[in-house]
Amino acid sequence: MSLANEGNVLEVEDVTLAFDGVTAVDGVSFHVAAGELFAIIGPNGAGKTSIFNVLSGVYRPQRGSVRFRGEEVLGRRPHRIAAMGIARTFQNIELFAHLTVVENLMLGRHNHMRYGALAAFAWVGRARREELANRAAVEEVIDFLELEQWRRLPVGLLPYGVQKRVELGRALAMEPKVLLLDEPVAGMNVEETEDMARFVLDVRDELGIAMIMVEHDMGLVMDLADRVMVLDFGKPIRTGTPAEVQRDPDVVRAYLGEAHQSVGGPA
Ligand SMILES: Nc1ncnc2c1ncn2[C@@H]1O[C@H](COP(=O)(O)OP(=O)(O)OP(=O)(O)O)[C@@H](O)[C@H]1O
Repeated sequence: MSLANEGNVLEVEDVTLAFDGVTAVDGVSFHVAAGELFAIIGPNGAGKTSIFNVLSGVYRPQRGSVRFRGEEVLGRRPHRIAAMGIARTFQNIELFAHLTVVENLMLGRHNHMRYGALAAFAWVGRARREELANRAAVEEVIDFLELEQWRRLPVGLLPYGVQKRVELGRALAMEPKVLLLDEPVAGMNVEETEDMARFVLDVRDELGIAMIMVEHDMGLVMDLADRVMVLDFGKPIRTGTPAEVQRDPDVVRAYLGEAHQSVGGPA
């Protein structure tokens, strides 16, 4: 039985994660509604990546619960959580550099492949249909993210901004219900950032996929996010709309004041 609010795709309650002596995540609770773009911000070391690692099953917190569409996620292995519908991208690109765009995206379909080589031999028809369906899904992603011109090239040869887009594509190929975006525009130039912002909005508005985005680019966060949670030393100090968060004195003191000087960067 689930007490989950029907409108929420993810419900995080009182999650606490400590590494010998360091409490990286300290009693964190939040929810993400279906189709919502939820951002997590905070200074370096505030616990943002640790939360992603909890949500995707890499770390097991000492306390708390994470429910995805009413089902407990904690205790499941990362590949099971991905198969449930929680996909992620990484701060540092984690693609296979020597494989092409299409091949990398096909790897994102791994969760949808039920027939291995042996099964394919025995049930040629079904396995072939499945392969075709996977290819069609990958083609849709290529179309959606405007990756046509690079499709046959090894990912390692592509411009940085395009590689980040391929990573987003690999996550989308999994057909997730929730997407965790870890610093999607880190290291990008202005044009690449604008492209990525447009694609992130398209993912929300056209595909209706809920997202949690960790990002240091405050302009981007405040422009795109529906709601923002501000973390400081592992604790949420404020969760609200971008406008609410920006005028909260505690947030300005803990993060935004400093962020405007050191993270804002050149316009
Ligand atoms: N595997 C680990 N072992 C020990 N301590 C860790 C581990 N991972 C994170 N920490 C500690 O937990 C705290 C939170 O780190 P985390 O990487 O989650 O912060 P963050 O907000 O993502 O930072 P950044 O913005 O720099 O990516 C830090 O004090 C960090 O040193």
